[in-house]
Amino acid sequence: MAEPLLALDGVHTHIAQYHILQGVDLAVPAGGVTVILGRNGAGKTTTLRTIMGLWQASGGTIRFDGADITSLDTPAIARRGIAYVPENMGIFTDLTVRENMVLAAVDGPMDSGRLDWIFSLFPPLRTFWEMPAGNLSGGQKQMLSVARAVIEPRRLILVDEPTKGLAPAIIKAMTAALAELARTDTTILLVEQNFAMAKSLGQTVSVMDDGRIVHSGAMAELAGDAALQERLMGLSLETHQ
Ligand SMILES: Nc1ncnc2c1ncn2[C@@H]1O[C@H](COP(=O)(O)OP(=O)(O)OP(=O)(O)O)[C@@H](O)[C@H]1O
Repeated sequence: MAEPLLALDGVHTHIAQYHILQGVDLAVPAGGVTVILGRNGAGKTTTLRTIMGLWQASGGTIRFDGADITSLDTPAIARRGIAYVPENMGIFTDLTVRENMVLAAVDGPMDSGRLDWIFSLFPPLRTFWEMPAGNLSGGQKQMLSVARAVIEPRRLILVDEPTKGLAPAIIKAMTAALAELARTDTTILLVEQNFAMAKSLGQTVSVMDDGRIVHSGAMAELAGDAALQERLMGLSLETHQ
């Protein structure tokens, strides 16, 4: 079998005295969308932050594109082609949409062809190009956040709950844009609680609970197995209550 684009092997993360990730094993194949599901507090965001080097793994290894990146700092990890779209979106609300995009283009001036493609994914960004990002709706801010991550070609983007709090029509637009993105050379690792969206986008899924991956496999298998869903999601709900 081909080596995954990203592989976490027994990854532990401590935050202060708390042992949050307790041996995470995760494989993200190249291409398409891999989804991480799991209840609140399971460790999904911590996993993304650890991959990005925002938290340093206290054990285990993280390999990306055949190289060990466990000990690299965040700028070095970003330079290897990984971008992160945090749950709080990480945009500058006092700056215009254009200025937000200019700042995200670290390799030089924005490529106009790529920008046109981004506008086709997220039309409101063209409409509100010279408007402060703080004036955008929640969904539009989320679009800007994803657009910033892909203003330059990336091998992998880590996207944390892009549909949280959004209206159904905006969720549909975001889902379509991520699906389009996943058809390019960019692989997506998506944290998502919305199972309908996860199902429609993901080819591969991992379920987290209590700082570990408790299930990994094809999305089609999980989507078609109500008993497995009940066992995994039910288990999560039970421990959550
Ligand atoms: N800065 C921090 N200091 C202490 N504990 C933290 C910190 N950040 C996260 N945690 C704890 O780590 C655990 C995992 O949190 P994490 O945000 O990774 O979960 P999650 O699965 O992304 O959940 P959510 O969907 O709520 O974001 C939680 O118990 C959380 O309280």
